[in-house]
Amino acid sequence: MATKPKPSARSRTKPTHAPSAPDRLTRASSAKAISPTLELKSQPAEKKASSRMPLLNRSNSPDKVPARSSQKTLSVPKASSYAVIDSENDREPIKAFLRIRPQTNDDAEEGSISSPYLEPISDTAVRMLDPSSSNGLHSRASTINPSSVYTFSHIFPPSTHQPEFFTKTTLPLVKDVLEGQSCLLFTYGVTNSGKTYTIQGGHEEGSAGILPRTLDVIFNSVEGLQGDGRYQPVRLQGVELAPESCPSSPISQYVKSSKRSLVDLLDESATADLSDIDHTTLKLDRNYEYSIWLSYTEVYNEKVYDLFSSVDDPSAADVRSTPTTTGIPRPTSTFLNLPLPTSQSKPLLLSRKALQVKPCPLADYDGTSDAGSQGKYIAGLRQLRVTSAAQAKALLRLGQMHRRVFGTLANSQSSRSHAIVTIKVLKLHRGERNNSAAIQTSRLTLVDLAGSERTKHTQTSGERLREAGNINKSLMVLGQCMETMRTNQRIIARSLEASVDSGSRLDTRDVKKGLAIVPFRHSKLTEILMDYFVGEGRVVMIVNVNPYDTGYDENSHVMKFSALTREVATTAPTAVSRIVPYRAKSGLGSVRNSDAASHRRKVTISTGGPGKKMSEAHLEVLEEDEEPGDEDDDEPINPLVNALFDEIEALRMQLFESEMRCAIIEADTREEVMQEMEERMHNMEKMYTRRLMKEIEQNEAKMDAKIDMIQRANSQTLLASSSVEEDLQDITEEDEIESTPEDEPNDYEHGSDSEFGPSRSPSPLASKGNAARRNR
Ligand SMILES: Nc1ncnc2c1ncn2[C@@H]1O[C@H](COP(=O)(O)OP(=O)(O)OP(=O)(O)O)[C@@H](O)[C@H]1O
Repeated sequence: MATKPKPSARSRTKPTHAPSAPDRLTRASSAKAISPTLELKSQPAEKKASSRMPLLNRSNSPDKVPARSSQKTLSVPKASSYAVIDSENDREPIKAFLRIRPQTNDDAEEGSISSPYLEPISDTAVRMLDPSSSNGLHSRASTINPSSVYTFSHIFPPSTHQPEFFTKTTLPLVKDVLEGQSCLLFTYGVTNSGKTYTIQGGHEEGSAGILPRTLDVIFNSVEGLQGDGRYQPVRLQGVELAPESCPSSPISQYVKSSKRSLVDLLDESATADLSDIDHTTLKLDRNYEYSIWLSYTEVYNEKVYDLFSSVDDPSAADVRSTPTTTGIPRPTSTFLNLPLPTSQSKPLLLSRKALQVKPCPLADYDGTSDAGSQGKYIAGLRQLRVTSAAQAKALLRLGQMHRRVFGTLANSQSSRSHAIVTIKVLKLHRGERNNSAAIQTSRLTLVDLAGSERTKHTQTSGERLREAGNINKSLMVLGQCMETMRTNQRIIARSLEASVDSGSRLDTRDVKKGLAIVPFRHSKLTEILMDYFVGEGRVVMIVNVNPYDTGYDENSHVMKFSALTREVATTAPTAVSRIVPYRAKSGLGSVRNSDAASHRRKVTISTGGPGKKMSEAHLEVLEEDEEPGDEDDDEPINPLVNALFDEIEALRMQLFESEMRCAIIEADTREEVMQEMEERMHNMEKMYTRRLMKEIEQNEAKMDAKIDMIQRANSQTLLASSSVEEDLQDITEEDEIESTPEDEPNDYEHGSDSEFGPSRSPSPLASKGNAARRNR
């Protein structure tokens, strides 16, 4: 096998006037030399310059892509009409798009909050309002601001459809990758926020995600321009001659065995609509031929696995010649062909081995790169050539099945691993078919990050806790890398400013000495993606948020992370050269185990659902760690940084435990206080009741005494009045004798008759009074 190292794809993004290697043309310049007429179409030099621009232009101009581009249609595309993308004016180093998830029926069942806590203010700004603050429940301990405004390159409301979303976020990257520039797109968000829906799509018609659409557009565009697969990609940037026996398609025919196999089981639950096709076509330089290669990786528990590793022998017949019943090629793999176990006691044993991440050899670069070791590749990762979108989609579906078989997608809607799909484009000028050095390699990597697990909300323990820790670790490291790159950029900016102010010459070596080390090495995810951040590719981050989710704090962290990301320029100089040489054997902060270990666990795959037949398969999964690294091949690692990372992780766990303890103590204290208060209230109630009773008794006694007094007074009065009456009686009798009652009318009697009636007896006093008046 003839192997010839080729210059790096970075060469295509180097300015063509770069004097560094006059004796060897960069690919871009060689292409220009051969075909001057292509100059306008392949201008990597200008592109590079623009890709370095800071966040000057956050254009939210209306989408210039014709409406036809991504509309759901099954009609045959017109080769003459192409999508037009205005990407040159819109080149933020890292674009961050926010996609707000609509509320689904499942949310209502799961008891999500009723009103969203995200309120778009404009196309680029959104206000986040803590739902608990509005009803006075905002926790004292929470560090989150109850209301914050975040800005994004663009905000997609819940009503956004998949075609529109693809056109605005991903289509420019597809164009770039076909023109020779590498791009990265990743989705970030908490569990259930819509990351997988965004990348892969849903089950409804027209809901295909950005990955299948990307494949459609690539194959629509390279139609009639595909190469013969003479060269194959190796490592990150390398190219070598493909072995003679390599067929045009590596996908084997699916041979149906009489026994029910894993693929049968998994196929039942696969509902992806492969007829959902995007017909967008990009205009390409027809002097070039293109070959498309696919790899599919999973990062799980800080181990890297190849999801295509067990794909059948590529020398088998071309799948296209054996259409399946559905008309869709159904590739399979050694694992998936295995017959299903008949009982739970005899699980099917499957094993896979983790792959090493290694620094790219300098030979893969063109020699002009100042840090050839910047990029890392996954040693042993299979890169398969695909010749049609249907073939690619079927292969990816196979990879998905492997994820389920190995338990990282088993029985749960939640993906607990980071899934990385890399589409590699090898572009070769037709006039240079035999010159491997003229091949341009570009990559488009789409990453479906695992949801940032919420250990607080889910009762996570054991294996799940380890997974959650690793997921959070890699996301934390990603955030740390961004933070460090931003800090470094500020240091550089300050140094530049100072040198301009003082008029002195800036010594870049001094500046570099002051830069912090970007901790890419501290998680597998960042190691794999690092070359996008230190290189010149475009990076797009999609932030997915479910505004009805109960985890306001987690979503708030996601928003903060995105704000941080947008400030990072991807061409930041790194402090890689400052890393102290260190071998991972000593154990302190060692990232790699010195001996390969293996982990066994049980996985149950169940399929079915409403109206479907339930099926279950019991598997035992053996995961072997990667081989101990070839030390000479390894990059030095700084033990201090590693130790600090371990410390951060330990502190994070401590913090979590402390928070849990605090919550328990708070609950206990509240309970105690409540009981004490209750007791006090009870005592007070008793005391007041006693007092009340006493007062009532006293009052009653007083009343009795008063009544007695009154009665006594009354009886005395009665006695007195009876004696008076008797006296009066005597007097009256005497008066009556003296007076003549016929000629002197009695006033009292008159009054009585008129006012009080005749029943009352005449008062003796009144008579006495009359007598007195008469006397006067
Ligand atoms: N834009 C959308 N429109 C309609 N449904 C959506 C949308 N986004 C997400 N969903 C639905 O919400 C649910 C959760 O989405 P998804 O599985 O993509 O979340 P995720 O962030 O990938 O979760 P995890 O990290 O756990 O894998 C799914 O049922 C999906 O169909």
